Amino acid sequence: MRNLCCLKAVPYARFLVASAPRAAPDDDAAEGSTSHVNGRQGDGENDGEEKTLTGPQRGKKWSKEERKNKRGANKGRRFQKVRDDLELCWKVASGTQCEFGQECRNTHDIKAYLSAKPKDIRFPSPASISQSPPFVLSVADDEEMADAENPSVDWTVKCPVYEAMGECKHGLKCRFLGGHVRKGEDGQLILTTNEEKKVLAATTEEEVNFAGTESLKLIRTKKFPHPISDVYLKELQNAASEEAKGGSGKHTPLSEPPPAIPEPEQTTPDGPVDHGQVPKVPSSDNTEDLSQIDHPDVPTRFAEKKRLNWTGKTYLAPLTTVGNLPFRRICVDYGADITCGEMGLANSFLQGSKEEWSLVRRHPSESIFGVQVAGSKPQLLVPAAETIAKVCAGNLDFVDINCGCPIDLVYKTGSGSALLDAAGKLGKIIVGMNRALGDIPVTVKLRTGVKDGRNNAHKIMPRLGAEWGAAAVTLHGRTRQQRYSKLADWDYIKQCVEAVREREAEEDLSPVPIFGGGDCFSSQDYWEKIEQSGVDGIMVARGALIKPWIFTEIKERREWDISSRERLEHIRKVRMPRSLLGSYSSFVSTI
Ligand SMILES: Cc1cc2nc3c(=O)[nH]c(=O)nc-3n(C[C@H](O)[C@H](O)[C@H](O)COP(=O)(O)O)c2cc1C
Repeated sequence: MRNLCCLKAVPYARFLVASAPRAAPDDDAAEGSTSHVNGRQGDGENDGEEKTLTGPQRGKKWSKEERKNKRGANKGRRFQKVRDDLELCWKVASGTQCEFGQECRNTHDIKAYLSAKPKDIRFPSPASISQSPPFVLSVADDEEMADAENPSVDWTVKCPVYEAMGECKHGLKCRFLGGHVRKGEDGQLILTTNEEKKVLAATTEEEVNFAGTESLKLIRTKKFPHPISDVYLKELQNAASEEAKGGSGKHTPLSEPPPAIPEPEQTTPDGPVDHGQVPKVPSSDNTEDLSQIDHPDVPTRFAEKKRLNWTGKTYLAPLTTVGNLPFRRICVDYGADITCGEMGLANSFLQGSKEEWSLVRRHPSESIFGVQVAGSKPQLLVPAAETIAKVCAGNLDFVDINCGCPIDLVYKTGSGSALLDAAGKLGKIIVGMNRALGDIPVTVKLRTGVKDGRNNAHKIMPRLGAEWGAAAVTLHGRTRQQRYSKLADWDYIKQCVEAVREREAEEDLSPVPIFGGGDCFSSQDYWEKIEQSGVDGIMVARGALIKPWIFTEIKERREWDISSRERLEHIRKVRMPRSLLGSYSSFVSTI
């Protein structure tokens, strides 16, 4: 709102957007509607049913045909495919020979392509931006870039991909072409590479937890080994049939050592594997050393699990679509200690969905990082957890079970907040995931209940750690029905914390960290709510979306009236991750 009055009579008023009253943001829609979840098939259990969508489309029933057309990742985003007027052959664009020669359906005429190509996109350097109105580039700067022979090339631009990787795969098609091309003696344009940067890019480890193509192939063909889950599910099956026969039907409780895993009779793409050997999962991701790990398929005893020490830590809540890796990096830079990936569906992990597996990626700056999974039953969640543990070996601090997602598409399959009404099943899921994850702890995120006036979190929460071995609990203080319509109920959160602590005291158990959540928008909110409810910390969601620097405010117990210059400086500091560079440049090339 600063200095708005002085904008009235200035010539650049055409750049101002009319301030028509805006509708209040719909957080329910945000949590579900643009999510990649919407385009998917939930748990794959209700495929024959009509699906109801959330958000702006809430209430609309899609026909089977419409659903089929809408299938895929993140349908909320709209990208237009823009084609060049004259299509240049990709091989020629990257400076190599095209084997189709004259037969190629795209042009090989570089000169014609470049003269039809739109101008390079220019990001003005901070130095060329004026401090006073109208803040625009001087004409002289524009003239500097003019090149009569190659009017589309701006020799002053820098290509972000080239700057990071030492080469740009878009070659002559890049809209920052001036950043990686030079003129040869004959006036022809020659693509350049920077060998030093290429070597640096290849050797610098950035993000981790990449599911390689070979692993995805094994997962998709159901050949990825999850022996711990197989044994556990068999155990559950036996218990169920005993129960049907009138027996006790109990499976191994948490305190007893889990049964040994029989020697596997697994196959890999290369054929059967020797008895007693863990099938080797191909390299190219973190599963490379699977066979080197000391007895990786022997379930870890509960006492051997890593304990989570979250005291005094700040937590950025999982946020579908918006809590992506770049956003989490910004929050970490502002002081978020614990981060959690966007919710992924167990079923989609098991189907080897590329989109789902992208959700497990972690940046080294994320010091405590977890993956969140939603699913309806042990048969999906336990093997999904075992697969995640293997793919992310050594790079995961916890796996969180989503027991709070309110959207129909998830709830109707029995996942998300539906698990709040299925405590027995939830217990089996937690015990199984605990086994399947080795020493990685399991955490649970829940809402207060499904229906208003029928809160049941205070009954479930004391069982999570004591009976099933959950290592931490986060509680969003609203019911599924309530969504974001009323304020979170922090008095009830307090009641739940007391119920957990009471049971821990009775049974002489170590306390598990409990984080609350709901309506924390400032440092004052944070510390007051902790004081009021007795939680160990608060997971911040919308507060961080509004101002990611809330984590600095919380830690320094102050309000920060941050300037736009400080914000931009900060974002500039957080360099773009390698995984995004490709999509970034292809996005820009369509502008
Ligand atoms: C856009 C958006 C996406 C969300 N995605 C997830 C999610 O993937 N998993 C989850 O457990 N909760 C999700 N939530 C819920 C938040 O993590 C949090 O529990 C809730 O917003 C309450 O906190 P707040 O009042 O600080 O926003 C989402 C919320 C929003 C607004």
